[in-house]
Amino acid sequence: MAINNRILIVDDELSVRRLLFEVARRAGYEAFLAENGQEAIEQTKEIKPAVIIMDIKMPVMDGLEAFERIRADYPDVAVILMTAHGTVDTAVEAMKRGAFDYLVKPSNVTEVRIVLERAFQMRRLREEVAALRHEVQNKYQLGNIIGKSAVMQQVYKTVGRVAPTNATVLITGESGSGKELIAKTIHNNSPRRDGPFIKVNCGALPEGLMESELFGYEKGAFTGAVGRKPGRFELAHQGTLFLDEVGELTPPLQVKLLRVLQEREFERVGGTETIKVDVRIIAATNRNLEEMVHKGLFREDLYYRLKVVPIHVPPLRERVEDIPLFVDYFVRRFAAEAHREVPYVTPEAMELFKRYHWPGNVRELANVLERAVIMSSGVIGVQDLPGLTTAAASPAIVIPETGTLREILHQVEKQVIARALKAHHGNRVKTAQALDISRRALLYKIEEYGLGREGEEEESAVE
Ligand SMILES: Nc1ncnc2c1ncn2[C@@H]1O[C@H](COP(=O)(O)OP(=O)(O)OP(=O)(O)O)[C@@H](O)[C@H]1O
Repeated sequence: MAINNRILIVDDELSVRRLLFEVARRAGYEAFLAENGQEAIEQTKEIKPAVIIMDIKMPVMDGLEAFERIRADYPDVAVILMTAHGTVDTAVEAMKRGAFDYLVKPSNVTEVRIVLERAFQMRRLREEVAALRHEVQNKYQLGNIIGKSAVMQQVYKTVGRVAPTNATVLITGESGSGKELIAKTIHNNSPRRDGPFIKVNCGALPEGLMESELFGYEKGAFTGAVGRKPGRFELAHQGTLFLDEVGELTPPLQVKLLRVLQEREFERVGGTETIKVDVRIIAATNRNLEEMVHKGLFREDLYYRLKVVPIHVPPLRERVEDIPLFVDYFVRRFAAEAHREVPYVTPEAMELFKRYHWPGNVRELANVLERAVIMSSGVIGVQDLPGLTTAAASPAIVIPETGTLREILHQVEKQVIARALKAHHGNRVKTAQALDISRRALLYKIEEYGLGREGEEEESAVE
């Protein structure tokens, strides 16, 4: 939104009005005139000037009173007050109450021009800041979700589209990447927002207990079932049920969940009564469900029922451009919580935050910053982040979240070898020694894992 270039000149002396009108007009502003405070108020209502330049001493209503009244209705207008020598104190008082500046009469033309220019500049800046803030709120933040990266923008879009519907959503992403936060945001922006948001961690309990946790039980359903207990599905009636770690559900529970998704009804454990519920399902997992389907570990039909709208949250290391935003947000938040000044984060520390691989994602970043804010004395520098410096220096080994034991071990082995090769600048003899394996075994593994390029150049020179 651009600022208009209208200026209102208020003075009871014709010669001053004329002079200011001329200065303003030559500087390219659209100038309007008023002869006293009363007229100034009326004109302001009508033309909504960006800047007002007004004498203090005027008949009918003086400049100070007019300024107070105008400021109450139009707090953004920049008001410059003019005063004769004797009344400078009054002008200073007015500035304390929010006037933009004052001029002591008589002022020369250059002085007036500079003050006007500054007033307009200030208005433009203010407007820009307001526009930016608006943009940040709309683009970089949705509810409590932060992130300006392209992938997060896409997440906001999907959340915005899916929130008003009843569609089942499947959120995938590594641990700590924000899946639950997204689920809550969908709920809070949905027509069910006044209903309950119930979370179940599907991996937290053994199968039998999980079943009664989800569907509830009747009195006497099993030893210890002394009364009827509603399950999470019932508790989430007219709200949202968030099934976290849905990949951990055992096959019999997968069948039961499928039925609820299809028919929106179920029976409590040990019961015969069919219970109907109105529940919106949001599921989340850090496992690769598609792969689990291929391996026969997760039902394909359930997978498709869950993934009506898929949302993938990438790991933090893949959206490095969001990191400064997170750092700023968390540093402020934790400083406020600890009643401390917001510490300064050095550019080197910020670089380190961007380079580190964040296996625990946003949750880990938040924890690191909380600790740093508490320990810091005004500045967060690299020396305050010892855990990150060592990890960033030698890339950490990432343990895959999914796969068989064999596959996981292979992945880890590959990274260990690649790292050792790098540390020894590709020298395979030294690498084999460091890892305490034979050179032949190392060559075999380099071949197997396709790590050949890691040491090719140096190879001929060394051997
Ligand atoms: N984009 C984000 N903006 C603000 N805070 C975030 C964002 N992403 C994650 N967080 C914060 O990081 C923490 C971890 O997020 P959350 O619990 O949603 O992750 P998750 O993927 O559900 O983790 P898990 O798989 O371990 O359950 C929370 O405190 C959350 O508020």
